[in-house]
Amino acid sequence: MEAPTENWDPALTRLLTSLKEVQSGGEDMVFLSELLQSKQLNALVQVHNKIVAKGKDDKFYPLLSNAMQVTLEVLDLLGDIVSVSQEYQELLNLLQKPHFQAILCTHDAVAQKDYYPHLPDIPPEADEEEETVKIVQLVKSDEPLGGAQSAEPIVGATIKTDEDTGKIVIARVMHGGAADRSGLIHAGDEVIEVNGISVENKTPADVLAILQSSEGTITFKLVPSFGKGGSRESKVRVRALFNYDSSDDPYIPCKEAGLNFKKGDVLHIVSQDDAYWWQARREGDRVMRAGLIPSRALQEGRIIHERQTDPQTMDGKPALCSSSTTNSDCAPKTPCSPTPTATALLPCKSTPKVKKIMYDYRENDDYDREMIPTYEEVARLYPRPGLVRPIVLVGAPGVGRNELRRRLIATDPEKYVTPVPFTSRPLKPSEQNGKEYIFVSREKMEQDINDGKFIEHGEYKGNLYGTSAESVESIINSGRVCVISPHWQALKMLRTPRLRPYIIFIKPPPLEKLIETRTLANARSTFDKESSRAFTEEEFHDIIRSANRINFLYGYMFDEEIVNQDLAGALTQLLKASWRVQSEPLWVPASWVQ
Ligand SMILES: Nc1ncnc2c1ncn2[C@@H]1O[C@H](COP(=O)(O)OP(=O)(O)OP(=O)(O)O)[C@@H](O)[C@H]1O
Repeated sequence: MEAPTENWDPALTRLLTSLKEVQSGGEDMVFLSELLQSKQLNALVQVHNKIVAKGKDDKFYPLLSNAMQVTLEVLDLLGDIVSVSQEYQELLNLLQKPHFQAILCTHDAVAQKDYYPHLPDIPPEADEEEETVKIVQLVKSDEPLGGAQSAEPIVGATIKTDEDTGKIVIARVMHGGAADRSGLIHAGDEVIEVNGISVENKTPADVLAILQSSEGTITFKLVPSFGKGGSRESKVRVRALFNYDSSDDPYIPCKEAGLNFKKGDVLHIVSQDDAYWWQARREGDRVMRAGLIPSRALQEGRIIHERQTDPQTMDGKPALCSSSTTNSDCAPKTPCSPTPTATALLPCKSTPKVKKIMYDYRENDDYDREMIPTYEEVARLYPRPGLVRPIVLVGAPGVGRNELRRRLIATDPEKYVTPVPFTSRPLKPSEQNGKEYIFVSREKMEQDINDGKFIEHGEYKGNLYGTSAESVESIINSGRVCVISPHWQALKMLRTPRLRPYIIFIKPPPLEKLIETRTLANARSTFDKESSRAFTEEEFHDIIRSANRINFLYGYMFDEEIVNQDLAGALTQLLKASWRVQSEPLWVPASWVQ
């Protein structure tokens, strides 16, 4: 490939240089690289730069925006003159030429900035007495036909029998479907005929049969419902906090119109017109037609109902219709369905052994009983200079968070930094304040804890230890990547618009692999602070149980999960995640972006 020439636009050259640093991307990268080096693009950029530079001199502003009107007035005046000189005659001919007039019309359109599309006029009020009928032709799409009592699989709309009139009406128009794209079919329209066949006294199933047997173009005769026109697409994006499978949902108005999704999927909510059934597309899907999903209100109602009717608890907490956790003692035994009859989570055995761990402070997850996981509104956070998101590694005690944190920092200690913890214990002669710990008095530390200045804190052998939010912030402000591996109870304090953390759940591998890898590596148990020894079998079970519990309670906060089976593999994944956080736009709670 040719190297850019000397006169190449500097912005293009910069883009090209940074593109060369990107390792992945495959064909897309090659395409982008060729495009950035093409002479045509460079020429266009040069033209653009010149126009922008000239525009600054005010040379390109129109003197008038009604040149054509002035021309017509001049022609009018000239037409009244009986004897005209040769110059007048020439001007008359020139002004009458259609090409000249077209140029003037174009000039005026540009001067008036009249190049935006015009919206169609609002239709006049229909005469109540007079029945207006519209004929709409749609080409039958090649989407598979379903057996539902609706027209949805064919034209992107559902039909129903109107309870009051007994007539067949359009119940819902799916955003992005054929009916919606036509702009001619709206919810509430009454269907009179389909392909010339009257639908009077027919059921939605009969109408569907007519549609199924039709080939090519389908013609609808409809009585429009004025005032119920199509609504604009909303821009709301949400992250789903539960799994949804419409085939398990007996209440969905049309199963074929349902959109299935998994916990963590980002959904574009295109319509919230219906209180119970929203229309959505999965972000990144190429399918234009939206699908039906339960609204937030409906899903919340289902979860509350489920908790009340089946108060199976996990450590005393009401059951949640939540994430499906594989290899989990806490996972539902059947796929979690959002119906009131859904199988609730089985009780999870509480961790039997209470270990004295450094940052274990009062349990605060009562708060999470109130959390009803439905949807979280999200927006894209674009990477930009000065925005360095901290990387937070959470997981079960003993799973290897600290080991991974240490290894990540070792790859580039200038870039990755962990905050120095505070302690109230006295400074030892061999120690230096600010190196291993920042030493403060117990009173000061207690005051700061009460003021909410610590993201985590705990007591060990009568002394307080903790990490302050300010230490995390000062690393962020220094432009380095803050890496922390706090106790999972710190997540609530950390996940704020101020810190904008990228939270990675460090997951244990299946039990046999956990035992195998840790035994092989002669791993040291973190359950015993007093002596260095191997993990016991019970402790391995605890790690798995604890991981399931954390995932169950806080899974909705995780940006990513990494299974820590083989340390080298987990570190590679961690480095990739770190790269993504710094270079890619990522979905975050919408409040972080506003
Ligand atoms: N993938 C792995 N394979 C083998 N050994 C591992 C692996 N990950 C961690 N270990 C070892 O397991 C032990 C515990 O790891 P680590 O101290 O990082 O746990 P932790 O999650 O930080 O626990 P705690 O919060 O209780 O301190 C260490 O000896 C570590 O070297």
